[in-house]
Amino acid sequence: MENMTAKIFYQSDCNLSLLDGKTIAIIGYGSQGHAHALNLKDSGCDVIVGLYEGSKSWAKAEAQGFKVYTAAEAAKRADIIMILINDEKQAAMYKKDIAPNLEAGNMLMFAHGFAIHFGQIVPPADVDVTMIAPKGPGHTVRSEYQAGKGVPCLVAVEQDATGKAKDLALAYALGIGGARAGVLETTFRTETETDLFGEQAVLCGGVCALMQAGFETLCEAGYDPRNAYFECIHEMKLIVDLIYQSGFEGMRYSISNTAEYGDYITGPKIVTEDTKKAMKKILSDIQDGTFAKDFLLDMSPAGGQAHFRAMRRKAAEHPAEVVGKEVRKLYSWSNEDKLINN
Ligand SMILES: NC(=O)C1=CN([C@@H]2O[C@H](COP(=O)(O)OP(=O)(O)OC[C@H]3O[C@@H](n4cnc5c(N)ncnc54)[C@H](O)[C@@H]3O)[C@@H](O)[C@H]2O)C=CC1
Ligand SMILES: CC(=O)[C@](C)(O)C(=O)O
Ligand SMILES: [Mg+2]
Ligand SMILES: [Mg+2]
Repeated sequence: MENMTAKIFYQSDCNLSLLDGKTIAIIGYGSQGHAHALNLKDSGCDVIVGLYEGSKSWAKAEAQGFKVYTAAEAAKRADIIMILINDEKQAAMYKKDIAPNLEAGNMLMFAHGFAIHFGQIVPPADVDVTMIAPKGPGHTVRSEYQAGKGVPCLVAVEQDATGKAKDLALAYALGIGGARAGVLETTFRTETETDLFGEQAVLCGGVCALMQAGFETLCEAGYDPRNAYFECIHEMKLIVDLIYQSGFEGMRYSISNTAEYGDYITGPKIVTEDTKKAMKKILSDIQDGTFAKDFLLDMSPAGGQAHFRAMRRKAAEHPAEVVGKEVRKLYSWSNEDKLINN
């Protein structure tokens, strides 16, 4: 087992006042960007936002109370620069906007290790380079903070030029609410590999494919697609919420004995030794850089996102999406299905 002695930090381990007098530039105002910026502001920090001219987020960030500058100008004004733009765009933006404006003793931060670990960005030796990586979607980083809770984070220090990098990063984690849940110490390499593995094999790729296959199986057998949607997609959250609260045992406490019996005998027939073998291959493609190379090529100007866009289009056309839209519209609380516009 990897370093099980790694430390986990909580609120009392973090000192928010280390951020006093420091300007934090949040570059990008998407899922993570808006959440970090708003949470830090609500925690009393001095936050500015960096975007590109013409960005749709510019007016929104201003309306939410921030001074907005170009990424270059924001970097110049800041002591701490958190890069929250898309991983595949970070290298070019860093080179053009950040590198020329970095000063010795600044801290460059990330919420995911991709650009540093895969050598897309190589910062100068005289700046701190740290990561606070929330283990959850940005919109949830915001909503949990507002609820007085937080999303657990990973903390990593790639470069400690000032001797204070880790403490500053932990102060940042407290500011966004992460320390309310726990901030686990790790490295850029481990965060990158485990995050990519989790989202591909389990959280996004694995779970969505499982739900869609279940939905298809019921529809193909002639059952009402709305029933298939309720059963295999809607109810997933309700079951996972119980796991989130009290583990698999807690979830099994709430389900019937019938369901629990079926769970034990059927789970291993669906997720088999072959599935584990596929997971190991996915992990090794992440570790040896194969995934990163393929992703960066498709997302590059030469690749034109051809594969990415085609996959996105096809996924949006899945019958489960069509039925889901209809069904969600009719929920009495349907105004909550607006995340996509936020
Ligand atoms: N989405 C999530 O919940 C999570 C994301 N992360 C990491 O956070 C980082 C940001 O990802 P998301 O929040 O998903 O991105 P996003 O796609 O939601 O938002 C990107 C933002 O960057 C801006 N942007 C793009 N190019 C820019 C440029 N050249 N200059 C200035 N601004 C630019 C966009 O206008 C947008 O506001 C990535 O490193 C990602 O891996 C980490 C944990 C979870
Ligand atoms: C939300 C999150 O943690 C992910 C899945 O790793 C991501 O969006 O990159
Ligand atoms: Mg993640
Ligand atoms: Mg991720």
